[in-house]
Amino acid sequence: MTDLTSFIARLPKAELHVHHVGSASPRIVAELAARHEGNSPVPADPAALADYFAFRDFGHFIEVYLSVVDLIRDDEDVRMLTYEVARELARQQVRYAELTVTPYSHVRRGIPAPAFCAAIEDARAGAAADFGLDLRWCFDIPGEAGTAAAEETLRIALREQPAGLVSFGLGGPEVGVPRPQFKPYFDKARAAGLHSVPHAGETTGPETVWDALRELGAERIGHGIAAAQDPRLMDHLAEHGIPLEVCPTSNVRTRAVPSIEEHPLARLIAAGVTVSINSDDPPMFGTTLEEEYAVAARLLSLDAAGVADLARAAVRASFQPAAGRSRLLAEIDDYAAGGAPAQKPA
Ligand SMILES: O=c1[nH]cnc2c1ncn2[C@@H]1O[C@H](CO)[C@@H](O)[C@H]1O
Repeated sequence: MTDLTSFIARLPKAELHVHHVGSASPRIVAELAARHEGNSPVPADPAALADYFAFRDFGHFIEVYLSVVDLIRDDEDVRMLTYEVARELARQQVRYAELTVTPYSHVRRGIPAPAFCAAIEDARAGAAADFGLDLRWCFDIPGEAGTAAAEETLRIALREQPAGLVSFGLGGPEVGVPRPQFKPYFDKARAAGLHSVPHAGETTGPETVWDALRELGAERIGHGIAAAQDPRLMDHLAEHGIPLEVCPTSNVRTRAVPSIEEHPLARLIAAGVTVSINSDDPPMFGTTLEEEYAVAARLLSLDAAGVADLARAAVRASFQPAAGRSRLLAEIDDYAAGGAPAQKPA
């Protein structure tokens, strides 16, 4: 293990862009597939699953993603998945995470919203008690399901109000899913105190990022890498301190970027854009948050101090309450100065 790999492994972190179902490990997917014997195309064998998670294009990725969503049939599946995702985050020394969950996709598959929210909140309590992980929720609209999904996602957010809910997002394909149609829902979510964090500029151009800013009041942008094509947009993001949640390997595996060497991360940083490094759907992309930090370190030619700055940037871009944020920044400072962190149980 290189020094930097070891440094990254023990570095306290925050994870801001990671999807609930997208974080189901091969072991969890196999357990879910076995639990519900049935005609799922999702292989239970981990080796076959690795082949199954090879995507022709973004549309194929969404198709595969939804086939894994189909495996989640009841609130016990939700509870187990969420708790195991928390365990894996804690193993990587993540102290704070905003996990993107998609209530609409589960409610329409027959899990009642109150049961879904109770299950994720149970797992959140377990994550805090067992792993020292402060787990929060982003409720995201699956964009391919349009304004009906937006309506239902907002209704669940406002009616159930799970304690960990901090933000409101928009995922799924961008092509053919214009952002402005979701303005009424984001307006209401923001009026209720939720932060706006839509995906934009992942598989379409800078104009989608502009729409997310102007129409959806985005405080952070999921991916947003298309901003690198528009210097005026990068200046705007830098000037207003609007962070991009960048997921380097995701962009390559979904074919949003041809190769990691062509990833625009360095251009975004050079333009002064604030960036957090994230894993998105780690098992589906054959990566981990630790690995994403290593990829960013390579692309940006960072040393340990530079990597620690990446971790600080994620904490500062987070919606973590001030006390926890100060503690985590102090823990990163202490670690970067040479004091190893207390290793959390995993
Ligand atoms: O990288 C991503 N971009 C967009 N959507 C994603 C990504 N990863 C996971 N999802 C999820 O795909 C589902 C589509 O119904 C949404 O729930 C979205 O959260």
